[in-house]
Amino acid sequence: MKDDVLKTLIGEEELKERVRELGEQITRDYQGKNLLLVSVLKGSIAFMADLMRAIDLPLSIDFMAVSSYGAGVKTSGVVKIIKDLDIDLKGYDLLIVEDILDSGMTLSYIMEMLEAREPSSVKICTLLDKPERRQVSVAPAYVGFTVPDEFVIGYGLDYDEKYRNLPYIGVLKPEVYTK
Ligand SMILES: O=P(O)(O)OC[C@H]1O[C@H](OP(=O)(O)OP(=O)(O)O)[C@H](O)[C@@H]1O
Ligand code: HPA
Ligand SMILES: [Mg+2]
Repeated sequence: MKDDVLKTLIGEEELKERVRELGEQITRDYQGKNLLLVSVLKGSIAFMADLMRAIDLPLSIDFMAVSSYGAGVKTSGVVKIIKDLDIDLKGYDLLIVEDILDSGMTLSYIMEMLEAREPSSVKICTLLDKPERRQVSVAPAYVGFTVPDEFVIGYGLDYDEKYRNLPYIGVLKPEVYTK
């Protein structure tokens, strides 16, 4: 697994520190609100698990699963809903928790779908932002790190369903997906 990593982009300690800061910021911003964290599976699993414990507020959580990359390093352009939310969103202040904002296809699709259900508010918290690859405009309220135009893996992020369990964010060797 480690042989396929070109370099470490964000180490474990740096991830931990930034998640702690985001948690503090969200704790300040959502005082008195009815916070619902919406985790977008599978990529957000590690970030969600750490972020929710860094927020010192009463909150609810729910999960949806979407997929558009499959076994590739470019979006298929088709966002497939694999699992929808269980909770009725009326009265909740939604914070969508994502691992990465890349082309923007996934988050723009999800935002539109969730706003139509009339929650009190909807905002985005993404661990990583890769602005160079944006195809649709999406404005996240919280961003952990801005990353360059390279395919990243680890801390939940996969290539062809692998590498999600790396404890850091790394760049995948291009030879892994070009061979
Ligand atoms: O901005 P975009 O170009 O849409 O890319 C971002 C999305 O792509 C990845 O999901 P993926 O389809 O790989 O599913 P996964 O989370 O199960 O890996 C990632 O987790 C985001 O949800
Ligand atoms: O760089 C990436 N890595 C893993 N999954 C992704 N989904 C969009 N961009 C990426
Ligand atoms: Mg993926």
